[in-house]
Amino acid sequence: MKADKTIAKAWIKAQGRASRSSTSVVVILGLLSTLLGLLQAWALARTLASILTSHPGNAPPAIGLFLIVSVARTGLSVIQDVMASTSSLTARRRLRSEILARIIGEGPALLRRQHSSVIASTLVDRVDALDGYFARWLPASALWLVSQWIVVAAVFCQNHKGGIILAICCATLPVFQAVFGIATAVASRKQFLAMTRLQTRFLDRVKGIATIVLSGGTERETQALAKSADDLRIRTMKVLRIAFIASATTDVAMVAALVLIVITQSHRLTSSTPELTLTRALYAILLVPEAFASFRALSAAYQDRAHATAAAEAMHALAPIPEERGAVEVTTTDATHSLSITAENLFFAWNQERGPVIHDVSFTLPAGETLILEGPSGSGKSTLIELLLGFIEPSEGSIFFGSQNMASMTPRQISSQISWIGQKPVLFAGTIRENILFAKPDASEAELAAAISAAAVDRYLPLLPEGLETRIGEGGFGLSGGQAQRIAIARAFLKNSPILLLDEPTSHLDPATEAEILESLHRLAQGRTVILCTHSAQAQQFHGRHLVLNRGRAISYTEEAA
Ligand SMILES: Nc1ncnc2c1ncn2[C@@H]1O[C@H](COP(=O)(O)OP(=O)(O)OP(=O)(O)O)[C@@H](O)[C@H]1O
Repeated sequence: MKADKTIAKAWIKAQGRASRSSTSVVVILGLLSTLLGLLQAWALARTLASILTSHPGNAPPAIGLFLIVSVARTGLSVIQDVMASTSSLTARRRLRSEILARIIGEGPALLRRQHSSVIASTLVDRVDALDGYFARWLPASALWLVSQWIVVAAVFCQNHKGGIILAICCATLPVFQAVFGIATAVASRKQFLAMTRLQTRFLDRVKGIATIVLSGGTERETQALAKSADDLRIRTMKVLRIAFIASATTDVAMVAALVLIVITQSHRLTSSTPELTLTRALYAILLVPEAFASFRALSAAYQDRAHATAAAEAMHALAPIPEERGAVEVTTTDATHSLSITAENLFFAWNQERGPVIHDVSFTLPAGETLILEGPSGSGKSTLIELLLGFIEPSEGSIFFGSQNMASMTPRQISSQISWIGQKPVLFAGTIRENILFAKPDASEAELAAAISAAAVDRYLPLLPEGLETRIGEGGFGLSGGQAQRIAIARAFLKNSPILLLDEPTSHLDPATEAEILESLHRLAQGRTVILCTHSAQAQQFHGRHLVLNRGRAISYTEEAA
């Protein structure tokens, strides 16, 4: 757990380093703004002193300088904001694709460990929560110390007493921040947990709305949802309360500095004081807010840092942040060539206490041949398929694609060799064309047409309102199980990988549709190395070797077609 936190923190720091160049620009702009602030305060002090000492003739040049600097500072601040937002947007885009790649690398096994709403909220909310970290925290943390002490030094040069008071008040601030910072981190972690709980509950109940209504549980579920929402409200208020108190401590230090400087300078704040002396006293007073401005920005962004740490931990828990993997170069295989598959003494346990669900399983499947995986429900067929997909790793034993040990291949290299068709294909919200092209977005029209024809998608396309451009998936046109499975087959034709894994691809279909789908699958299997996991008698028309599993053990292995 502690190691996970360390990895998450190191990862967050690495994200900061990756954004260093864009953050540096924002920091330089911030420093320029502080220097302009010094000039602005001097021009204002000069204007006031010349009026108070009855030398109004000196005021116009100072007023002119003040106006010019104010306009320049406003412009600089706008550019700084735009640069900070752009830097945050770029960093979040980079992060989202990195996390997406890790989630995809984890594969369907992830959905068994994590609720889909947790995955969605990690990709959307958690990454969005990093906006403040990139846009505010990174520049503020680099800027505050330098900026604050430039102001203190400037005051000290003009007014020693004022400079010393300001230095003492500024030096006490980090102590307050440390105390409130820890409290903020804890509170915002709890707030995130409450938000995830609410999202998970809400998504679950929306999915099961029919069951809730029919079982008369509407009132109970409404109350439970309200309770989760209330929990989130309480935790959010707590975060805000701590942030409010933290910012109040900055105000207290600032007011203390202001009062002490005014008291020590009071004898100079009269019309009989020489103009330059009065300017220096006013300068020290006017720069007090400026000295605290950078710290205020840091304090406001402290919550963003706490959010970022909580988000990094959640992302690590979802899909572990990889520690540098000694990537082994794999000779890319020509997709048109088949690959043999060899499993050597595989063991795998989902849960150590329940023991292995794959127990010393070995087989050799020559290139271009078919292995039919059989066994009663729960015997380990799907688990073996997941091992072959690289979604989980064997605790003992090895898998070879050709002569290549899978353990030395990256997830991308493994997935490039395999097409997988499961029981229910996933259709994304989009057109049929987009759904098929998902397997190969850069496919030509001719390749797409060939895949559609080979998978017999064209048999039902004329029946759809807009043919290939019909929108399907959530909020779109519904497809039958057989029609959806044809889209999965078309994707596999398009991907054209040497290995084909089929996990009960016809289990939800009626006998007539099953026969049609099997015919398409037969075409797809030609020239590929196929592992078919099935209960169905019809699937026996696939000829090949048979491996029968029972409670994770291979109880029979026949080399010839049954
Ligand atoms: N994510 C998981 N966590 C814990 N145990 C699991 C998980 N997935 C599967 N199992 C267990 O592993 C064993 C093998 O399951 P698996 O799904 O591989 O069997 P199967 O032969 O494919 O079954 P079916 O034909 O019903 O799909 C079962 O005892 C199951 O309870």
